[in-house]
Amino acid sequence: MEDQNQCTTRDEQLKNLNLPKVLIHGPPGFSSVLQPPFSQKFHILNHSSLPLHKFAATHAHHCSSVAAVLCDGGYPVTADVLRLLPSLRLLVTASAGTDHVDLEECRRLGVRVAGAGNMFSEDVADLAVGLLIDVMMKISAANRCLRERILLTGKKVGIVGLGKIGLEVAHRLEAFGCMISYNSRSKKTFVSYPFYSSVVELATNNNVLVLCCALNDQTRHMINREVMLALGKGGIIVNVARGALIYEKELLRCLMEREIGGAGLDVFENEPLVCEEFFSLDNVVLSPHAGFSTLESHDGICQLVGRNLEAFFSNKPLITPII
Ligand SMILES: O=CC(=O)O
Repeated sequence: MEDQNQCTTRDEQLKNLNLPKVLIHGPPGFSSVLQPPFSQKFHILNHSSLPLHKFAATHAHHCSSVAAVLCDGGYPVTADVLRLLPSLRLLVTASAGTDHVDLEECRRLGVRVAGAGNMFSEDVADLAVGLLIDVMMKISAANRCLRERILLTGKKVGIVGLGKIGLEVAHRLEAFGCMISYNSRSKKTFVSYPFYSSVVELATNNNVLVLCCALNDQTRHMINREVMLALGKGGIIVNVARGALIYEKELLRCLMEREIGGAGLDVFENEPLVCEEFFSLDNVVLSPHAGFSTLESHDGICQLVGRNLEAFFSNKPLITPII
């Protein structure tokens, strides 16, 4: 386990010992998300690229006093991980999605959780629209001249998950003259877009599906063959949420057999691996889970994770609480 704040003097070491211990749980380089002045207020521990349980075996003294974890999406915080950290009181994830966190177990243990809130919503919505235009206009497929005149105007777009990102996508596509409808857990009273309680019906009545919802037991593989066939041969699927919302094998089959028109994918079922069969298809546009990787989002999340940690350890309300 690396001690991130390299203390040179005994005074610094003593000061560090009194600071709340924050364990970084993310990819190499992720610890830079916690920047001064926030990083100076915590005793930051980094378990590097080795699995947490291996470090816990040799660094039990550190693990036993970790008060907060700062994690990244895709770095699971399971019941097993939580068991390694008996003093944990706060988990801050630098992601909007929380499917990598066992929220039930956090609730049971009384561990508070904060996330990225709406930090990435606009960027992710921009990417969704960008992918859609790219798939439709075949820009990445490098068609020198457009073989057909495909315009967004008049297209019917079904949004799956009308949270902040879904709404941002809807607003952008309305400006292109698209007709919006949606599916989500419940009908929203604050919009007049038609609501479909079934995704198959949403697909039947639209040319495009844009996936913006959370991944959970109810939504895993919700976009299956039935939904794809209902969307039909000209239909396009854009996914900026989580790869496992789509039954990826079926998506590949439908794309290969031209059962749907195309897909714009920022996320994949087995990230960071991307199924190589996608690479040879000209009706798909791929991007590497990049919806939130603008400079503005990066600066924003650096501030936000620090502010959440600071708020918690000053007994103030979390800025972007999840639980
Ligand atoms: O995918 C990115 C996020 O959940 O923030």
